Amino acid sequence: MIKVSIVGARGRMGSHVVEAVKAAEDMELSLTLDAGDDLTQITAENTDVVVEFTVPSVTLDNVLTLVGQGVDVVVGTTGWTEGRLAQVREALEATANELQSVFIAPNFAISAVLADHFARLAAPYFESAEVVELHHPDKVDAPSGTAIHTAQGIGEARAKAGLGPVPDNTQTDGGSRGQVVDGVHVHAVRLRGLNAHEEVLFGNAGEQLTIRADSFDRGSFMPGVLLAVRKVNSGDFPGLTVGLDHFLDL
Ligand SMILES: NC(=O)c1ccc[n+]([C@@H]2O[C@H](COP(=O)([O-])OP(=O)(O)OC[C@H]3O[C@@H](n4cnc5c(N)ncnc54)[C@H](O)[C@@H]3O)[C@@H](O)[C@H]2O)c1
Ligand SMILES: O=C(O)C1=N[C@H](C(=O)O)CCC1
Repeated sequence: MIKVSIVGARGRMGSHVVEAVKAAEDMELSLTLDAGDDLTQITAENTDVVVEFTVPSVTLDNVLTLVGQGVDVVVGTTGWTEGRLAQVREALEATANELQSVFIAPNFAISAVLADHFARLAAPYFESAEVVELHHPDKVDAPSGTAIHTAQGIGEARAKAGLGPVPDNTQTDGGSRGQVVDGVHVHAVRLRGLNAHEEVLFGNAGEQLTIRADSFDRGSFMPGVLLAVRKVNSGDFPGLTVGLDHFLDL
């Protein structure tokens, strides 16, 4: 049995993870912690893998504490930058256990992971590319971690293909053109009734490709979370891994 503790257990995602772990035949729920709780209660004796779904402002500190506690960590919280990822890598390198791992996924839903993958494949073939993400209005960060990851993938694929900047003759902009991530404009919509959605728009003269992923329910993230717990617990992914695509045969 894989002993799983959850940090952020009272949140929208954390509470779903609690139920998913309880229902998984190969896992047992250990500690369920939230804001104000002492994370050093989590040890290698009571926990194999921690699942962390909190808020962007605290996730780095939580992960560093948990790495120090000697446990593997699966992180769904957003807010990761290259600088923050580097701190996690350093912390892992400093541990005695070479197999210890941290896994971070911008999105655990298979639809979103595939949309991201397909967007990278499509990117070299289109002059224009923009990302639109649409979420529930309780979300605290914009744009979504998924949209940033998708835009970074498109930017990388465009650069590899030798494409120049996307065409854009905007002369005045009060903010309507969105945030530019690696040369790709990213737009965020917040609307009651929505959960988590993303549209990637590609354009050439006379044609358009739209790739869209919709998570209508938080249950859609749970198979990916459980897969990640099993993969990090296997010891096959030491160090830091970012993105569920690493666990899929794409
Ligand atoms: N990777 C994915 O597939 C995926 C899917 C959905 C949401 N998310 C991300 O997960 C994060 C959480 O989303 P949510 O909708 O569950 O948010 P939420 O606000 O419902 O839950 C966050 C929880 O973290 C707790 N918390 C705050 N500070 C804490 C601390 N220092 N230690 C422990 N717990 C603390 C809060 O009390 C709350 O219970 C967000 O960053 C969101 O973007 C990722
Ligand atoms: O509901 C959220 O918050 C979500 N956050 C992640 C993101 O920012 O990409 C994943 C989708 C849901």
